[in-house]
Amino acid sequence: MDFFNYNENQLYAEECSVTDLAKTHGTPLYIYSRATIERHWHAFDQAAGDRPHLVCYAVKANSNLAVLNVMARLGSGFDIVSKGELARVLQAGGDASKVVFSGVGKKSDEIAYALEKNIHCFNVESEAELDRIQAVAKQLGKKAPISLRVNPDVDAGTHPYISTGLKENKFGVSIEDAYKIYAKAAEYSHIVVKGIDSHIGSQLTEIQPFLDALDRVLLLVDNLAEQGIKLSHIDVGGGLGVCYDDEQPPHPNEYAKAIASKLEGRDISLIYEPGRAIMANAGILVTEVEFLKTNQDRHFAIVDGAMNDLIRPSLYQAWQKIIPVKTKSKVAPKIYDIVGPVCETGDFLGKARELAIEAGDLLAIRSSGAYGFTMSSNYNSRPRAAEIMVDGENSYVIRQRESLESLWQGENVLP
Ligand SMILES: Cc1ncc(COP(=O)(O)O)c(C=O)c1O
Ligand SMILES: N[C@@H](CCCC[NH3+])C(=O)O
Repeated sequence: MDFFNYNENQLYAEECSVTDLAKTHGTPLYIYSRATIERHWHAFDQAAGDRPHLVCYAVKANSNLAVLNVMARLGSGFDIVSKGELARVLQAGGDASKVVFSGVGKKSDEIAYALEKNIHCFNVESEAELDRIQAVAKQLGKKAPISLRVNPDVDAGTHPYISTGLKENKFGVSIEDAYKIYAKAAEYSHIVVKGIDSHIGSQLTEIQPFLDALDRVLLLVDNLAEQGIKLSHIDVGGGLGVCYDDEQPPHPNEYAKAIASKLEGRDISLIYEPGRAIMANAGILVTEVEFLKTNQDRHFAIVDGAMNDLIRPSLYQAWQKIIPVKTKSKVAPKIYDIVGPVCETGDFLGKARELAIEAGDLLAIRSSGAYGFTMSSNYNSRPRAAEIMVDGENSYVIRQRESLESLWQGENVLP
């Protein structure tokens, strides 16, 4: 089910006309759907059944305060990777006691901040990090709840830049090393061993790698229990893929059920860290065609959105569907490269797309709710796009388009 649909030949986001939103707020423009975010979140939450669990939404996918607030109102937990993300969660009304803190490079001040806010758990990614958490916790007179992120060495079958669970990736510790690190953690005065965590990559479209990883993790859980280290939760990470093109990833419900069924008979709670599966298809990026241009035999649609707004196509050769906001029957379709104004050959949003368009038309880049705005930048001194949330027939500006002045805020010229 999509949150945007054509009515006659016009695209609507929930009950809001995309053309009207673009006219009012300008382009490029991110539009998200509250109902879709909620529906996707509930799919994870409900599939876990009666087992105690937390859906810890991965904030990096989309960290707009309104997005976080929608989830906070549902009772969501959050997976964060920086002090900044924790600050955002708290600012949006999120509950610190439902926050897990991932990431390979936590600084001491970030650990201290998270301890002061009493987060649920640190997902520890190395022995050196465990030592640092112990030291900071001791200094603050606090006990730090931890789980160890293990790297189960399974091939997630995804793009190499977003695969994280292989031996050669920087994330987590190997299962072999985990035993010794758990033993050390159990001895530490200011560490409380809570759980285990693994996250093998992003945009996975098959269930099997998740289940293979879980098998390896469960073996470790059982062996640790024999050594007297009993874990109270398993964090299965995020990574469930979405349909960008013709992929057929499992539905969150099916995925979560498959995970939950592996844990049957075990007295252990469950944490999910979905990002993309909740947000990607809850958002679109709307952009206007500035010019149509033909070089030799190649047609270009030069649009006002660019790699600084949505970097996924440039960075991962990611394919996202591009559709006209108003369909036109009287314009001859052509094959276009959809490119932005940024001075890079790699600045494209899509290549070789058949579209019936004219200058001034609006295009929607689908599946842009995750890793869209959060990965945007001011490259080429381009103010970042505005963000809108639609809720039925209502729409709200949840982030204003950046002003020109904001481009140099905090910069100083020499005296
Ligand atoms: C530790 C961790 N958890 C959760 C996520 C969210 O992943 P996804 O957006 O693929 O669900 C990521 C990103 O890949 C991650 O690194
Ligand atoms: N940013 C990536 C996903 C990385 C996930 C973060 N660990 C994407 O857009 O697909």
